[in-house]
Amino acid sequence: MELTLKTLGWSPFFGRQCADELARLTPYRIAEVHRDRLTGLSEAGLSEAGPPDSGLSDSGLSGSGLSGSGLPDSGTASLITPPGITTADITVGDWVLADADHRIERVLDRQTLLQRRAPGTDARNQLIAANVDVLFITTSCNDDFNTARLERYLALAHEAGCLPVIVLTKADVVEDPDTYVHDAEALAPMQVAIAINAHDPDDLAQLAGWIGVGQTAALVGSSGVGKTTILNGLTGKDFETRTIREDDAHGRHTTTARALIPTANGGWIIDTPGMRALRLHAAEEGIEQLFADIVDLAAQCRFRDCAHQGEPGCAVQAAIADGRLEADRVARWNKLRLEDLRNSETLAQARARGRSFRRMVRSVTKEKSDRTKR
Ligand SMILES: Nc1nc2c(ncn2[C@@H]2O[C@H](COP(=O)(O)OP(=O)(O)OP(=O)(O)O)[C@@H](O)[C@H]2O)c(=O)[nH]1
Ligand SMILES: [Zn+2]
Repeated sequence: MELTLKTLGWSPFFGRQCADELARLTPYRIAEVHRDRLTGLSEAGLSEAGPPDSGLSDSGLSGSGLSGSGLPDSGTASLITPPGITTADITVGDWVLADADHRIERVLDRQTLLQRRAPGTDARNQLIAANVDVLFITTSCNDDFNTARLERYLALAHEAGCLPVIVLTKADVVEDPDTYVHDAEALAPMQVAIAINAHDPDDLAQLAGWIGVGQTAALVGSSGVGKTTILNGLTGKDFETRTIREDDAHGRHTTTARALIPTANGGWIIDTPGMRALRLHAAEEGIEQLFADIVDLAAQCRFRDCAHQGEPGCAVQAAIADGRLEADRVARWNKLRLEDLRNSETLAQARARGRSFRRMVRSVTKEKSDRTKR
């Protein structure tokens, strides 16, 4: 594929952020993030970025470590992340600006951002992927189909700013895939769901239609629903599917590197281990968007702190009573909100702890300096 800003996914949204700098700096789309180096794609070809002392600059990187990743590898050069920017600040799909010495100067604002709360009390979020246009929320037309799980992923997509498309795999093994499509599309107004056999090229073409030239998609969903099968079908690559992984005896050659992968139609798919492990994190806004109708009703309850559990003047319960609202859906909304609240509280608590610690340090330091003054 010819790499141009357009085929890489550049848009006026990014252009506006750096109109004056483009004479001096080159935009790169981040294709792979490793602990100590980054791989970026530019109009010129492929470049790697790493900290100054990573020893990359003298290693003659042309194509090294990238064979098999499916990325075009002409025009390779070493890039440098300056002090103050680490590989934790940059994620796959990001746009960065780098100077003629391949030193990254800044990360451009993201159009969309998928992230997750880092484990532990460190309140910093872990970036999963940036500038993903379409999120394929993948489930299968059988046991994996679960309304609450789908709603979680929908909230996640809303929070990130991606367009969610529900993909129902294994349509070939159920009697009536249309009932799944119907149920999935009922989850939100304007929601699109597509039932496919992930092995069928015609079905895959329906998905490809959502990833035009320069557009980026990502796949989320439980293990075994068919994400790798779809990825292989759309990119023409040969990543190991679950079945093949579990049956290593085949000794088949497979591609292991993955990140920002070009599709056969000029789009991109992001697939990283972080993406596969993605779960719901604090997503207050996403949940509000997904359940906007309930949120509107709740605003009409008599009490501002109404728990919608039998209080007088509860507009939510009233809507359930006269059939405008499904009780189960309200229950799922409550569960999701509670979960989200718990996550957010941890974050708030972590911040409060940080604040009180700094206060303590300040007061101790002050006490000391007061003492020395005396
Ligand atoms: N019949 C049928 N089988 C499918 C379909 N999609 C996937 N499979 C099979 O389901 C199994 C699991 O598919 P994978 O693509 O490895 O699933 P995955 O989501 O990538 O799984 P993880 O890598 O564990 O996240 C494989 O044996 C696939 O061939 C489908 O639409 N129809
Ligand atoms: Zn209420």
